[in-house]
Amino acid sequence: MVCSDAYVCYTVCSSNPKKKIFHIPWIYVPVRNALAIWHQLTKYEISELAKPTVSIRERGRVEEIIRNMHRAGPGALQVISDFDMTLTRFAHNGVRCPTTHNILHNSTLISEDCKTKMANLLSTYYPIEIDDSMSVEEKLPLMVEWWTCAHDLLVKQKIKKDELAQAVRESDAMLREGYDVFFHTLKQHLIPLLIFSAGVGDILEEVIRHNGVFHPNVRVISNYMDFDERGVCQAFKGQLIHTFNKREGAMLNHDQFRELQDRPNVLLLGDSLGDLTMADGVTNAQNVLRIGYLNDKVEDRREAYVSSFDIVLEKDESLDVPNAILTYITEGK
Ligand SMILES: Nc1ccn([C@@H]2O[C@H](COP(=O)(O)O)[C@@H](O)[C@H]2O)c(=O)n1
Repeated sequence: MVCSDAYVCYTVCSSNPKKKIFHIPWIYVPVRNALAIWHQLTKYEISELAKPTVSIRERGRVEEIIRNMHRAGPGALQVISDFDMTLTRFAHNGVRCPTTHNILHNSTLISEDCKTKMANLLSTYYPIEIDDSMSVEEKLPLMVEWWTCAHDLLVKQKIKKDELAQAVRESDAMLREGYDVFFHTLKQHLIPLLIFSAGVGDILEEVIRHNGVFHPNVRVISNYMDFDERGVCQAFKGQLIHTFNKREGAMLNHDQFRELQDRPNVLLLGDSLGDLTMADGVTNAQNVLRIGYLNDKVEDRREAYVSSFDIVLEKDESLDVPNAILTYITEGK
């Protein structure tokens, strides 16, 4: 008997009905249809993935992950995202947008002398952070040096907790275009969002609060200031998180991940190769889709990003691609 299901034709073996004998593919119309729908998901169904700014190393693999996520539905999904330059914009109208650290540098909360020192640190260490010719091992001690010096300088400024909201309001910090849809979709479908940031947690929280998207499904792992009884910053709490020790941070914060263990599908968003390990705290992960924003030194770093992230977004200041994937996963089609 010749049968055909959605994509293949086969003959059921008369001696053993469980055995199927598949036919030479190109002969059959259903198979031609199968070839026609090859990469349909990433080219047509989620048309944002066909934009010229999107690079995908293995379309077949990405499609399989997204289809698995769609099949399992929003109840099996969690989102883990970096913050600076991932949920916030890298640039707007050709001008760089501030990171959470930069919001403090630029504010009236710190002295001119401190601003100069912080700016010197930035111009020394940021090129190292994004240098594709250096290994992570070479960068590690230098990143610790940068963050430690910056935090020491900030602590000396006696920053008050109740002045942070104003510093954020007066800053040029901007969440990426489409942030409202992103946060709303996650809230609506009760999908947990874990923001994993090497920035300043207190500032990060103010940014999302200021934009009205600090919903109950949002959790943050970051560097938090330690305030004394008068509300003055006297230190930074806990283990330092910098760009390249997020795996360690994920392991240390296993409590944050514990409540997420029953969600084996992870949509991960980052802008640094250091962000690739942010989901390592999810022990039973089944499908992890890693989306990387390639913001700076695009030509030099393209190859490394495309071979490390599943989807790479070049010079894209929006959340359109993650939003389109989320819509596809959460639609009960
Ligand atoms: N003094 C500093 C230290 C770090 N940065 C930048 O912040 C970014 C870290 O935050 P993520 O949310 O991306 O983890 C990092 O990429 C540094 O470039 C800074 O601006 N000032």
